[in-house]
Amino acid sequence: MYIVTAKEMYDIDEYTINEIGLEGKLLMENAGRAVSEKVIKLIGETEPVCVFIGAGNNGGDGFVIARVLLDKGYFVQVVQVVPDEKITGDALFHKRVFIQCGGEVSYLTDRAAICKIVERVRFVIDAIIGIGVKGVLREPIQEIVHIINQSKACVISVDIPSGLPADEGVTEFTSVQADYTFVIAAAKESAFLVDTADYYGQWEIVPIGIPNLVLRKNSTKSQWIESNFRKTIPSRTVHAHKGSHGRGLIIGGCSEMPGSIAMSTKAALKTGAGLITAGTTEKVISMIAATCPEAMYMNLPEKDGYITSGPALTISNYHAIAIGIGLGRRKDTGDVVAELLNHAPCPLLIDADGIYHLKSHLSLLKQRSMPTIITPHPGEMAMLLGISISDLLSAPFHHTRKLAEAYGVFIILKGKHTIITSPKGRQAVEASGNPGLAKGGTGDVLTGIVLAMMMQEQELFDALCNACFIHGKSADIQVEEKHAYYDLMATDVIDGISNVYRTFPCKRE
Ligand SMILES: NC(=O)C1=CN([C@@H]2O[C@H](COP(=O)(O)OP(=O)(O)OC[C@H]3O[C@@H](n4cnc5c(N)ncnc54)[C@H](OP(=O)(O)O)[C@@H]3O)[C@@H](O)[C@H]2O)[C@@H](O)CC1
Ligand SMILES: Nc1ncnc2c1ncn2[C@@H]1O[C@H](COP(=O)(O)OP(=O)(O)O)[C@@H](O)[C@H]1O
Ligand SMILES: [K+]
Repeated sequence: MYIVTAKEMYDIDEYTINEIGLEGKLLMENAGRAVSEKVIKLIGETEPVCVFIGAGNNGGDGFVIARVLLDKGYFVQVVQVVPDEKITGDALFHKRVFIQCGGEVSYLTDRAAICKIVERVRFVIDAIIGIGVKGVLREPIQEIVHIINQSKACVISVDIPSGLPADEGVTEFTSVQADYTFVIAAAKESAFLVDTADYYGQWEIVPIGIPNLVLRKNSTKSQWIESNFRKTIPSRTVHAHKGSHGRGLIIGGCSEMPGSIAMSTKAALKTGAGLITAGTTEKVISMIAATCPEAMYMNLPEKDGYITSGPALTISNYHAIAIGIGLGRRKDTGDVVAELLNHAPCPLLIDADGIYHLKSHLSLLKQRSMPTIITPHPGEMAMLLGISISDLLSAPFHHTRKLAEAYGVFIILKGKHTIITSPKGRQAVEASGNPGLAKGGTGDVLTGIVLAMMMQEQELFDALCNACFIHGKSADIQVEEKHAYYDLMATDVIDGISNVYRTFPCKRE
């Protein structure tokens, strides 16, 4: 489940053709066949279909699809939206094969004629432009795309909705609004961005015979899915004891936000941490101790209800530490964050107000010898970078990688498509979860889950991805089984963690 830019996809094609030896015509045949199979499943037996075809290789895929459907007995109308001389190379080869098989091609750009065709079919296949789009669509293609978008037909795009950029960072475009997209070989970045993802409709990747090793070699990003979780989640041995699964410290909470640290603590224990200590103010301890009797508590010095630094804070005895949840934004509270950045002798997770304080201490990240992990939502990430949220969200892969590499930090950028980035620039998208999570407290729960995962025996990057998987899947299963988006609470996400482990058991369980 690789994620690529247009350039990476072209490199993959080129390598497959020139080094592996699979010809472009063959890849096009495979692509068209793979998409046709999906289309046939979707549209049923005898529905008439209109295939819109443009000049490049995306149009070439369209000719293959038209031939396969014609061969299966479908009534297929092919509308070529560019003049004949624009069809060249492999696309021309497949156009000729289509015609040899009895297919007919109409070159049409006239609005009335196209409207008439689109009104008569229930399914439109969009093979006008793929990843080769440059800039905003030119006429007459722009107008044709408007007609397709206004029609009642179900629109199935090939590889990518025509007009939509494959890469992040492009903000001006006109695009087909697809109902379904069958993405060729690897997901494109735009499938995961707030402003472009919805144009795909429902989408899935279709393999076209490109060897896995070529995809792996040319891509630094992938999706983190169920099979990754199952492969990497460590089992607990029969001889396990509480010390085998991590001693964690969570520092946070203040008079106004006592619940946050309670939720992180509970989530960490529920996820499988061996021992968790909640470091917070005396008042907060008295408020939350009864709600989480399994935890231990560290009474930290305070000023006006907020944690301040002092000798009570002992940090030498932990496998991982989290700070920031419900911490507040006072300057002297920020000193505690700086102290941990300087002295925490173990992996350090910084969330929420901890990220706010981190902004003044970014340079400390570079001198840490143990890993640091931050879990910002887009507002916190944009604040750290000093850019607007919309700029961040138009190119989240780029911005998170830049920060991760510059400061040697792991980043979990939260959202519907959570992006996990390592300091070496490896990136994964974890896409579970639902709008029920759009509620205060769910981030605190994630922090607890991440801390617990960090202390289990797995690669740190995998641990972070698995934590996001547990969090999102817990919400998904809760919504499937007994909750709705509206009533899901952060505490329900904690309760749902056991469903995730029971639904996706690790190998030995
Ligand atoms: N072996 C392979 O490579 C394989 C590739 N595969 C398939 O190829 C696709 C990529 O093909 P590609 O590179 O030919 O580009 P493609 O997306 O068809 O678009 C180029 C055309 O769009 C036009 N155009 C661009 N911008 C425009 C605008 N703003 N407004 C209007 N027109 C615009 C541009 O016109 P021009 O600017 O040249 O006049 C040109 O004609 C890929 O998505 C996948 O489906 C599969 O078959 C598997 C094997
Ligand atoms: N619409 C959504 N779909 C999937 N996940 C979501 C959605 N909205 C929020 N989330 C998840 O919920 C969590 C919210 O975290 P955050 O914004 O820090 O909340 P808080 O600080 O209020 O606890 C993140 O893990 C985010 O990925
Ligand atoms: K397309």
